[in-house]
Order: sequence, then C-alpha cells, then structure tokens
Amino acid sequence: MAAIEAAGMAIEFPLYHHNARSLKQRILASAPRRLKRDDDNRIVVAALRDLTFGIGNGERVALVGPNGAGKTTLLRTIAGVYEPVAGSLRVAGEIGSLIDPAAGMDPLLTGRENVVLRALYRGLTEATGRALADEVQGFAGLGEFFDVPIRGYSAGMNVRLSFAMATAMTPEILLMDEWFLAGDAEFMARADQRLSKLVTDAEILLIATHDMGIVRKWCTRAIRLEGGRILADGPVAEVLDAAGL
Ligand SMILES: Nc1ncnc2c1ncn2[C@@H]1O[C@H](COP(=O)(O)OP(=O)(O)OP(=O)(O)O)[C@@H](O)[C@H]1O
Repeated sequence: MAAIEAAGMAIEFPLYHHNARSLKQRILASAPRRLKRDDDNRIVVAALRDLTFGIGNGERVALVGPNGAGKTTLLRTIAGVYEPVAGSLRVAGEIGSLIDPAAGMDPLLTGRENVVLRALYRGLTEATGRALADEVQGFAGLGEFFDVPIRGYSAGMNVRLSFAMATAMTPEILLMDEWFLAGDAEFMARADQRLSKLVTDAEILLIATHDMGIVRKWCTRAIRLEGGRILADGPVAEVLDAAGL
C-alpha cells in the first residue's frame, strides 16, 4: 500500500555564508519572514515550514499556490532529492518522477541505453528493458535520435524521451510537475491518453500545477501552499472555491 506521511517537516536552502555580513543585514531587513538565520549563522530560505499531512492509497492530490510557494520543493523532497532539516517524512511505495526531465539519465548514453538502464535499476531484466525501449521509441517519435547520446538532444527532445520513459513504467506513487504537460500540440494530443492511463493506474498522484482545469479534471484533493506553509488541505472544490481559484 502506497503512503506518504509528513510530520512537522521543514526544508531550508542556505543562501549566504557568514562573511557576507552587510548583504545579510539588508536581506533580513527587507524580507524577514521567508529568509532567516540558521544555527550556523547562515542565511537560509525556509522553503517548507512545519508541513504535516498524510496521503493514502487512491488519492489524487494537487499542490497549488503562487510562484515560490514550495510546490516543486515538496515534490523533490518526497522524491528523495532533499533531506528535511526538521520533522519527519515517510514514503512507502515505488516512486515515478516527472519533475526534472534529465534526472537519473546519463548524458553519454543513447535514449535507448538510458531506458534499458532505468529498467535494470528498477529490477527488471535486460530483455524486458529492451522491449520497453522499443515501446518508448515508438511513442517518443525521436526517429534516429533515439540511438544518439542524449547530450545531443534539444530541450523538447529531452521532454519527449523522459515523458515516454516515465509513462512506460507505472509507479505506485506518481510525482508530476506541470511543465510535463507543456509539450508541443501534436505530442500532447498523443500524450493525453497515455498520461490518463498512468494517472489512473498509479496508487497515489501528486501534481504541482497552476492550471485549475487540470486540478479539477484529475484531482480529488488539493493542498494550497504559500510561503512554504500549508494554508488549506481538503476536497478540490472546497479548497479552490475558498481561495477564489
Ligand atoms: N535549490 C534552491 N536553492 C535555493 N533556494 C531554492 C532552491 N529551490 C527552491 N528554492 C526556494 O524555495 C522556495 C520554494 O520554491 P519552489 O520552487 O518549491 O516553489 P514553487 O511553488 O514550485 O514555485 P513555482 O510555481 O514558481 O514553480 C522559493 O523561495 C525558492 O526561491
């Protein structure tokens, strides 16, 4: 059973070290709420503060809130990229991440080799990995570039490969940032069906987005963040209506 439990969780990013004293004074004077001094006297951004929530099997959760609210940071923390500085986080279930396009890929390997490598990493056999690579190739539409090292890909080609790859293996917990829904029109028309299946098959969906159409279409619950804190958490209609979204 997939589950995510956070209790009093906090994430901080150090910005300046002790020697930038006058700069520090200015920053703390102008933005006292989000920037603070940590125990080592560094200035840090309090990206997430005192988050407590639980997400269980079958939930489709939207993270909403203005720029800088902490949505992507929360997704990355659940994916294991950042370690909380306070509180606790427990994640049970295999994670599929549509957050950072090139994360976990080797730029020196081809598209095909990256797919096989990911499959092996997930504990699948090489034969299964090769079959998956054929499937990804068919969907990504990269032509001969599928067998070229991915450091030679354009940004859009990277999106196509990572989207096709991530949607080829259904995870228990699907973490998604909205830019994954911003491919070119032809690709998104094909992507929509594939994405719907993935969203339906995953046990937990967590998506960060500014698009309330997506939230209402796919999600059952919304968590509204602002300044790194949870302002509201509940059924989609309730949270969006209360915020006038
Ligand atoms: N690697 C980092 N180093 C320093 N600060 C960071 C880093 N990543 C995020 N932050 C800060 O943490 C806060 C939360 O950022 P985050 O990217 O999670 O916001 P968001 O809600 O996803 O915003 P957006 O809607 O603009 O994507 C911001 O103040 C941001 O400046």
